[in-house]
Amino acid sequence: METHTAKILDGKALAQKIQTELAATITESQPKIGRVPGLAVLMVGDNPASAAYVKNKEKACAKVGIASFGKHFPTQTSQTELEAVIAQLNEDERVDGILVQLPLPNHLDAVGLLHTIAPDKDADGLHPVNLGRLVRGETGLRSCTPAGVMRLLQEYKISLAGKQAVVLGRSILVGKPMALMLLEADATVTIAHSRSQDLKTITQNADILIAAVGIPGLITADMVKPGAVVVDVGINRVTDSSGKNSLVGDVQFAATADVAEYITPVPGGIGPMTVAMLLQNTVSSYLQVHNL
Ligand SMILES: Nc1nc(=O)c2c([nH]1)NC[C@@H]1CN(c3ccc(C(=O)N[C@@H](CCC(=O)O)C(=O)O)cc3)C=[N+]21
Repeated sequence: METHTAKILDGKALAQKIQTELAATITESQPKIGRVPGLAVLMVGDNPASAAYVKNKEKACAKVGIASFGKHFPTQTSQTELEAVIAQLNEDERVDGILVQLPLPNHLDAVGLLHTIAPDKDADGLHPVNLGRLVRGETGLRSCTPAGVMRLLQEYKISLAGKQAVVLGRSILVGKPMALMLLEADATVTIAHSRSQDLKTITQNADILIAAVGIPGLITADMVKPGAVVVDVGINRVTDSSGKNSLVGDVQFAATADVAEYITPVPGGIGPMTVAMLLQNTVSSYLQVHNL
């Protein structure tokens, strides 16, 4: 019997290719600009997952030739202290990108801090000015995860114009900007979320299905239209019955791969693309400053 298996959208490979290209761009621009690009990552507290992400980002920076100005603050650091640090980084000519690693400890106002980042150094693309630019279809720094999804779809020449795209999740970090980017690419966009009724009917209509909810295995094969493109943004750390830790997405990968045409793996899908887009945003701010 013939069995169908989806093609893999290989985010890890594309992220590596993008990083190689960014390294070449930096090598070429550095003599003209007189310095390398710089990214400041602010981390508060000692969430182990955040620490691991921050370390990954710093490693990626080193690989492409971006200087990282990592700053680690104790849990009890105040809002005022952090605002002062950001104000300083906004003025620092060696710094092209600033990122506040989320989540922050509860006593801090993450949105308030975000507002203090200079929009043109907002490597995460989450400042209201950059979100507003996205709404208006203007150029600006784009949120890294949805930008990574768009770049991956583009790499595999997946056409979006006129297609039914369904985004599961409505966060500021992923769902909302994702929907806007798909709309910009002329898809017919539906946003579904935790209050949506009859999710299965909605997802079964999707030519392009983007899962960004953070619920391991929420999307089962029967929810997916045969031939659909399935993008799994979920990164969930789970422990199985034998006590082993693993990373899984929002999509039941193996069964869904039997019905979809394309699917992203977890790990190795959108995670690495997110990091690649963060570096790309930093480099684009770096070039912008010098009109290159
Ligand atoms: N201000 C801010 N911006 C962020 O972009 C941000 C954040 N805060 N806080 C946490 C989340 C999470 N996140 C990930 C990025 C890459 C991988 C990644 O590369 N994952 C690998 C696996 C890594 C592993 O094995 O642990 C993969 O999917 O293949 C995962 C998660 C960015 N985040």
